[in-house]
Amino acid sequence: MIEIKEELLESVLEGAIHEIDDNAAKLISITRKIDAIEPLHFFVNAKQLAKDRTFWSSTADQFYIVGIGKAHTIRADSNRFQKTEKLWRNLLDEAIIHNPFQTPGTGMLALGGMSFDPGIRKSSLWEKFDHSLFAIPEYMLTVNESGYFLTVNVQADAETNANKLAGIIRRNEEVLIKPRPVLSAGPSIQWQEEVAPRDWMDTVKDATEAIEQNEADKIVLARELRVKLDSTVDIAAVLNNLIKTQSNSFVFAFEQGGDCFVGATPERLAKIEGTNVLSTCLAGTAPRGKTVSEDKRIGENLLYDEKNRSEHEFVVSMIKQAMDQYCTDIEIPDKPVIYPLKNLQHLYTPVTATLKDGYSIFDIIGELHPTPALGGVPRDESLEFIREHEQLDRGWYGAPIGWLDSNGNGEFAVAIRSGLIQGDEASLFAGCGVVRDSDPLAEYEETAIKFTPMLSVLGG
Ligand SMILES: C=C(O[C@@H]1C=C(C(=O)O)C=C[C@H]1O)C(=O)O
Ligand SMILES: [Mg+2]
Repeated sequence: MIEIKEELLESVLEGAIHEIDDNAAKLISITRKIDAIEPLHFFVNAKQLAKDRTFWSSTADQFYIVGIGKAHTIRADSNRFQKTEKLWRNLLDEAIIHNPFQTPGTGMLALGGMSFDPGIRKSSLWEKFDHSLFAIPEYMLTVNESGYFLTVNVQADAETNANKLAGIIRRNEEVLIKPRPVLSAGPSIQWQEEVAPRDWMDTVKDATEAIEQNEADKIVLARELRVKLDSTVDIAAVLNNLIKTQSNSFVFAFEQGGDCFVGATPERLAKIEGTNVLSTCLAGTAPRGKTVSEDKRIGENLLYDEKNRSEHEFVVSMIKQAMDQYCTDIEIPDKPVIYPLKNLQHLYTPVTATLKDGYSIFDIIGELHPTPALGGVPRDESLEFIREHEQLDRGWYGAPIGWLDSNGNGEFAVAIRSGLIQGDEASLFAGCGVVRDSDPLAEYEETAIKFTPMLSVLGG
């Protein structure tokens, strides 16, 4: 990795191109500070460049990344965590990176995600989403507490004309950073249909029986809701509504050849900043109350409810164990607290730790996914049950999505409260942890509330 310090786009590009001493094209990454711009305006403007867009935000931290186009993609099927990491490291070794700022999330980044289960054949629904797909965007906006950063990533070789390339970049950047105060209101729903709800409840019953027979301790089962909208969904409007309504969440969108996977998940899988590691145990669910006192009562009951506590405890003990290999100073409180969201509340236990030398975020997420919040306990048996009985292709639902930078910082969330949008249609997904005393109807109702964050921003 070669770092260069000149200021002007032209001269930085020229310097970078000058570094290229063989015939191969290289990825040049240049980051500059820019004036404040609404991340969603940047996202909307990118439509004019007709490229796939990626949106990531941590609403609790006021942190945003918007990626436009793909300067490079990293794909992997089998062995995807190791393979992706290796390809990313090779790319970093070759790239010429100019980033004077070094704050997490700036400079050359990979943004992307994975499917829940690479062991199953993709259905046509998810055909555009690889089992693992990360992109280094052509243009990227980062917003964090130290400001607004614009990164351009571009392929060049020794023959590239720096001034000409700088001209093209500047023209595109002008399009992207124009303020655009009008965002559309969003779609409305023409019809919606739950996919086989009775069969799904039967499967929950089957899962409880499998648990009764000691075939597993916990199995997470998901279902699908099909939605038809009155028009092609404006992803920016959906994101705008998610940001406004879903605090304490990661609001995300991954466009892929016209389809878009979008959602607002409260579940962090892992965050790494320097050697600080954060993870989250999130499992156990109740609705919000209509009044403050009802809400408090429901929360108290959730905290002491045996069934929900057991769902939660499976996640805590697995994460504790999984982190041990890669981290020291693992700290996990011995009791969960309530994590309130707009439509429901969860049991929540935060995890902090220190990353051991020589390990990366890929090691952590590779070990954690799927946690018993989305898979089950034991992992292999529960995944086998899901493969055999669940009537849907989860695709990227329930899987790691996020970003990482060239300094080893990054953050991944578990893609729940989400849906795949295809023109004027959408598939929404929701699941729940089935344990020994799960009641199929109660689990059905729990998943119904989990659809509401996405349903409401689609106009439902
Ligand atoms: C599987 C989902 O959520 C997970 C299941 C939960 C539960 O069963 O209590 C709670 C939070 C998540 O870990 C989902 O939202 O689709
Ligand atoms: Mg549950």
